[in-house]
Amino acid sequence: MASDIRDPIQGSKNYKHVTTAPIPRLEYKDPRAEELIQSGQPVIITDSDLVGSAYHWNLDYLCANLGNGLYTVYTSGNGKFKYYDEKKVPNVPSFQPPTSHTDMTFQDFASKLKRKDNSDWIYLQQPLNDTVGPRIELDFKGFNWDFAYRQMKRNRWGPLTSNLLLVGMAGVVTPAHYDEQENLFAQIQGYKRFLLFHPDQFECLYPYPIFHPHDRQSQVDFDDPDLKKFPQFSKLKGYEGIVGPKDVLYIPMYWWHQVESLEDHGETISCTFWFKAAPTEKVVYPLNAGQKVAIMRNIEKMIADTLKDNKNMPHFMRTMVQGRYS
Ligand SMILES: CCC[C@@H](CC(=O)O)C(=O)C(=O)O
Ligand SMILES: [Zn+2]
Repeated sequence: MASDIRDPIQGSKNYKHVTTAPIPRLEYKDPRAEELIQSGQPVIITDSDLVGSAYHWNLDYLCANLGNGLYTVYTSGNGKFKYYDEKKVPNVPSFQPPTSHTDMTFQDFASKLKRKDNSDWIYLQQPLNDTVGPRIELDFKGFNWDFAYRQMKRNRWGPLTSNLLLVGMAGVVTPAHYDEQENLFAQIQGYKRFLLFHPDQFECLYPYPIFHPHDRQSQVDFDDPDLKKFPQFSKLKGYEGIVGPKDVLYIPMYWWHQVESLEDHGETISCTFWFKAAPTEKVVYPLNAGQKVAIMRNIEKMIADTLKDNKNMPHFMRTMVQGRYS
């Protein structure tokens, strides 16, 4: 059988210290796919029609039909696009944003993308909104909303919050982080490698402090991990898979993920379906790893708000546990 780039045997970019198993890949019609979603496990659903009405999207089509709305385009000097929360920048006066961003028309973005003299890396990330042209609107309406809303209802997720359009230059990387929403990630063009880690890998991934602009992002540079500072990183275990056109990856809330657009397969086009968390009715013990992350976040937030000055956090947090819980 012709091998497919997405077959795990294709091997993958080896990150030293990171052990991965393949993310399960199941046919859209296979009932086990929705069972994995129900059990909060990542799965790549193949041959999905979730965004079947967008499988003809490419740069030229989007240029011709996205209208002249403005799109947020991030620029990075090293190909890495680590998210930062602008509202938290004042908390860390020494913070140097790793990327810049500007708003431009899709046409301007596409011509930048096509220019080979790009010294910078660029990545368009913009929620689909009502500025899109009529054909895109038609394509959007043609998404398989029954499938999306069936997952939302069956898993008691909260409401759909956004569909983010992602158009990345080959080779762009979104470094390891977790989100606080459920995500059905639909791949339209090109290939992306996902590394996924269960929320219980929190202690191997060392997120920034909660008041830091890089809240939810790992401090560890997977390309050059500082094992003195982050020793547990060497024990990191996770999953890996490559998504291509017609694949939909379910990224459960609180699961860490690092994503790269494969170098030699041109630009990538993706669309996310982000859903708010399911409301917690009754807490069931033992708590799962995601719930523990939520509790840690709430405690850290409360302490940071109470202490007011974040400079007091390190000493306070160390005092609280030093020699008492080791
Ligand atoms: C801004 C969102 C980026 C995306 C990863 C990627 O495709 O580069 C991601 O992290 C997610 O869908 O949760
Ligand atoms: Zn994410």
